[in-house]
Amino acid sequence: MTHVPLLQVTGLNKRFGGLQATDRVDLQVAAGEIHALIGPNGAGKTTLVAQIAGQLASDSGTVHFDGSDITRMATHLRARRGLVRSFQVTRLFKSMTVLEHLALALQAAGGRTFSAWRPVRADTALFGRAEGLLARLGLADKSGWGIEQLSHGEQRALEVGMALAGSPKLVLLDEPLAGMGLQESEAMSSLIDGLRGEVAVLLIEHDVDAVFRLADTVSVLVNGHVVASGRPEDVRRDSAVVDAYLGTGQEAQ
Ligand SMILES: Nc1ncnc2c1ncn2[C@@H]1O[C@H](COP(=O)(O)OP(=O)(O)OP(=O)(O)O)[C@@H](O)[C@H]1O
Repeated sequence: MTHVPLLQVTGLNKRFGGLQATDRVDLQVAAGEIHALIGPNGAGKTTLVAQIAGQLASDSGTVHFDGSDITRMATHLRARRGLVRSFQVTRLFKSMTVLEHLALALQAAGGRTFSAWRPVRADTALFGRAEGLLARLGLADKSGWGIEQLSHGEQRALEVGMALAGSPKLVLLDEPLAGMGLQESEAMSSLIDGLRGEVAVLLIEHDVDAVFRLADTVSVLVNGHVVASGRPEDVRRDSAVVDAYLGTGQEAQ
């Protein structure tokens, strides 16, 4: 991991009317690390991720990514630089197969437009890469399925795969384990684990046990402010975190 962080958030703020949703947030994500953002409901996690992704304009503060100030940069330009947020595949094309979704994401990442999609069906190199990605997601046997036939966990894996299509440097994942059974949750954890060292991951997650197993760094947001950030074992023992979020700390055991 490099000394200069891949993502550096400094003094970031967002106010909704009378509510300070994010409050002077400082956050650093190193290249290749798995960084978890945890905190109570309403702490400002989703707001912060939307600010980092560029979907929500910040009131003040800065976001630097890979050496550039991207604070005011449009979402699609951030994505082109390698900062992507995973989005829900259920909102995409119901008539397309799992493999076609990945091929489309790879094509889009390559800069070609949707209008060029039809000839792309015959692009064997593109589909070859899509198959490679599919195998990585553990979905090789679901290649020809429609996305509605996939389980919840498989859909979330496909979403991660689509986010990975452009070979990003940082992927933002919003509760990747939410609503999953044990098996699905383990499969997703292992998919994320496999990204370590290759792609940095900033994830919001409520499953504290999974977070403490998976993350290299844990940051804790309370009332819009980062109250602790560090190695899981240190954050688990941090008295401010225990008081504000983990309670007795038993939940994190
Ligand atoms: N568009 C908005 N307009 C007004 N208030 C908002 C808006 N978005 C979020 N908020 C408020 O900002 C605060 C932070 O919300 P946010 O969704 O970022 O928290 P969170 O940590 O992601 O919560 P959860 O874990 O419940 O998803 C909450 O009080 C929420 O009601």
